Amino acid sequence: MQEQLWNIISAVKTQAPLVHNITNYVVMNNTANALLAAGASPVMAHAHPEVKDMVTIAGALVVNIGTLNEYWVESMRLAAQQAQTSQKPWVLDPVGAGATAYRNQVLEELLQYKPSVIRGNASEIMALVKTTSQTKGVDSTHQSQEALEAGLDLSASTGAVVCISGATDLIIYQNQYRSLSNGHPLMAKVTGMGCTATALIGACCAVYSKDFFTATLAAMALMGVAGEIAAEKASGPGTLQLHFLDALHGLNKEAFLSRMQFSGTT
Ligand SMILES: Nc1ncnc2c1ncn2[C@@H]1O[C@H](COP(=O)(O)OP(=O)(O)O)[C@@H](O)[C@H]1O
Ligand SMILES: Cc1ncsc1CCOP(=O)(O)O
Ligand SMILES: [Mg+2]
Repeated sequence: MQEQLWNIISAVKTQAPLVHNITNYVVMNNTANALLAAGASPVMAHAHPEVKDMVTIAGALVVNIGTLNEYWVESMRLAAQQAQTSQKPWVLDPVGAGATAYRNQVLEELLQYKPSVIRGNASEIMALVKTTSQTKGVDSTHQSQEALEAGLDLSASTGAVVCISGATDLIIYQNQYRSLSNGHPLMAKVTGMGCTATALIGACCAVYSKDFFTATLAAMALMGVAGEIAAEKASGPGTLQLHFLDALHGLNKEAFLSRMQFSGTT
């Protein structure tokens, strides 16, 4: 299994898939740099006249609702619809789900286009399932284990792979799940780390579209191992961000296989 995950990470480097992102203003630059460092080719595009064409030529679509407005929501609808029609992998990041009624309403609509993968933190995944649940904003107030039941429900109701990130990452598909315990607490002190995880899931799904569960595991293992290596060199969030890009870029098979820690399936 670990070898298979490394093969997916390597395929991102050799194939350099085009990953189309409709993401938020906060993280566009981090996300594009992380995709490049991992070997993928990012493009950010949200203009209505071009989104469908961009989805058509991309290997995967990533939709992130971090900084919404009506124009962007329509971009997301057009892109998600095109991804569904053309059976292109697409990944949804429900940033801030449960914080406002508007976010919940937009998410309900986007879920109709059947994302391949949904990646959020524990509070967001819980809010997606129980829409009356109020969240604080974009950061989680729950541990990923607390959202496991919601994640299982969400995967069953949407047919998507669900990833709940946090100190432990849970990757769920229907009634099976695996946990990854790599990473470092400093990662939560850099904005856009979750968004980066979602974008890397897009890159892995683009090169491994036959199995989104395994592709998501690969992306989250890459995040965790790179985050851990970066944290060993960093003196705080600022340098973590720099070292994280370098770790994504320089990661080799030996370091990946020796550090990766995953467990569990039911
Ligand atoms: N306490 C932690 N220990 C280890 N890794 C963490 C921790 N918190 C977050 N991460 C990692 O940081 C990345 C972003 O996750 P998270 O902070 O849950 O997303 P978000 O930014 O969307 O809230 C994931 O790869 C996750 O594994
Ligand atoms: C702070 C903030 N506000 C709207 S989007 C955003 C970025 C959230 O990024 P992440 O969920 O990856 O930390
Ligand atoms: Mg997030």
